[in-house]
Amino acid sequence: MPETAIVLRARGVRKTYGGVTALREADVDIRRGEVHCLAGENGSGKSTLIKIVSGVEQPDAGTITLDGHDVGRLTPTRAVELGIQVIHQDLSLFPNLSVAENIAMVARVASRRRLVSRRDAMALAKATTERLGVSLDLTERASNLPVAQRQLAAICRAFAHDAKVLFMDEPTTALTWREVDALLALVDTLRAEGLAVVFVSHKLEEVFRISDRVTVLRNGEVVHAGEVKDLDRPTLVRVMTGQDVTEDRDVTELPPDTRPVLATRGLGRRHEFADVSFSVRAGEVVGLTGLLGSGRTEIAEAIFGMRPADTGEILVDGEPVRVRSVHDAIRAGIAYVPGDRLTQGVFLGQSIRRNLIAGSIDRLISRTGRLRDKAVQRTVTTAVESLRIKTSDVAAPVRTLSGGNQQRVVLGKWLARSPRVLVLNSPTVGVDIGSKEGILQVLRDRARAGMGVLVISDDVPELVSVCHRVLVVRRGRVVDEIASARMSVQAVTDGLTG
Ligand SMILES: Nc1ncnc2c1ncn2[C@@H]1O[C@H](COP(=O)(O)OP(=O)(O)OP(=O)(O)O)[C@@H](O)[C@H]1O
Repeated sequence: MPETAIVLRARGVRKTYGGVTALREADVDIRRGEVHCLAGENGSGKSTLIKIVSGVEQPDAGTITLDGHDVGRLTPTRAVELGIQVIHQDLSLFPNLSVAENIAMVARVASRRRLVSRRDAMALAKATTERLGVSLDLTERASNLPVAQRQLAAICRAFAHDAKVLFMDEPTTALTWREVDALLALVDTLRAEGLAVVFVSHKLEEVFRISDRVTVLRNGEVVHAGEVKDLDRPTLVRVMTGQDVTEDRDVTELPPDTRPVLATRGLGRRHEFADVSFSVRAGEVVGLTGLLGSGRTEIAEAIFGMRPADTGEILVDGEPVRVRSVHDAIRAGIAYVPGDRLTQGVFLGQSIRRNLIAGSIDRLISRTGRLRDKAVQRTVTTAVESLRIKTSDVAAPVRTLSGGNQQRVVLGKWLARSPRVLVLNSPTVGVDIGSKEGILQVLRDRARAGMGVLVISDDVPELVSVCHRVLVVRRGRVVDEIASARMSVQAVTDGLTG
């Protein structure tokens, strides 16, 4: 491969945060016209690498070259000027401007022209979207677009500004299947246009479907770099985790007379879902699946009292319970691990310890109103060990953890309460494959100890691996139930997409 094919090169990049080495002497080569996956476990250094090459963080050592030239000290603005762009999850579009103005915006900053007329902005946006084969309403305000379209607009903006390398950190997390297809088609076009697209994903299907090459990080070190076609799934998993991870179904059948811990009867909420009746028995893991927008999350939120149902009833241990608020649900023994953990599940500025005990403070307080230190210690140690939260200091703020580790803190917070019923929304989104199996094992163990577990997810292999039964939600109704005997990846996929 000629040297000129390499557009971005990092050599010997090191970064430490306090005592934690996030990257050690990392070497990465990104080639023109390739889709490159950055893979690795949670906390392995992927986001840190992206922050460094996009000028958000300064490395402690190492060099970065773009088209063979040392970029020197990067700032975010300088990186954009050079053609290194990151499509952030918050997407950073200007909400009050139209899509066309947003697409033209960076180009305007870069060319240092003070003003661009609406007409010019529209012309540039139109040319860009047409060239990339993207259909967007260019006159719509950015804030009115669904997240998937905002993402497409942000990519068009990067392209309009002559990006050479485009980074995306887990870009498909909040997208429906169809939207994922649209995004991947666009990535294909960008590759054909000669851009380098670098993305982080924990979904192996995506890695194999779209990437040409992969760089794998483990504990801040590059442990593998090469062509994706030379790898099969088990090999990639082994390179990422350093061990063999099975993704097989592991479910213990329950005695037929096991009683339900949770049941819903005719649960409904206007315009969202209707006539939802199902049960979860003690020791059972039940999956609730459906596409984004099917009503799956609304049902979970109603059970947890966040947005209470307006018809039907909820029973815990056979007794009807009134769930009008989160407080009611918690009192009834229901816990909920939300999908949107960063806004609903965790206090980023607070310590790991505080977050882990936040859901069970009432149980950790002595009669005199003081925290029982030993009980706190026990709760925190159990959570950190059983969930393998990667930290050297539980007094550090959750903000300092990698994304996947932050998610485990939320799970730990609710497990500490030992609820009767645990409802989890997309529990392993953003979690690496080794730890994902770890989390599923925690769910199995808790179920075997008698807890009822309801998992809302569209991760088919995960559902098959852990669930006794899977319920399929479509347009706000439970339309199918896949029982244990019928459970397979194909059956759940058919249910989900059918
Ligand atoms: N601001 C910070 N302060 C302290 N430690 C940090 C900070 N940012 C990252 N780290 C640490 O650096 C390491 C690498 O984190 P990074 O976010 O790069 O991982 P990642 O591979 O992107 O993980 P994930 O898949 O979970 O998103 C982790 O151990 C993390 O705790």
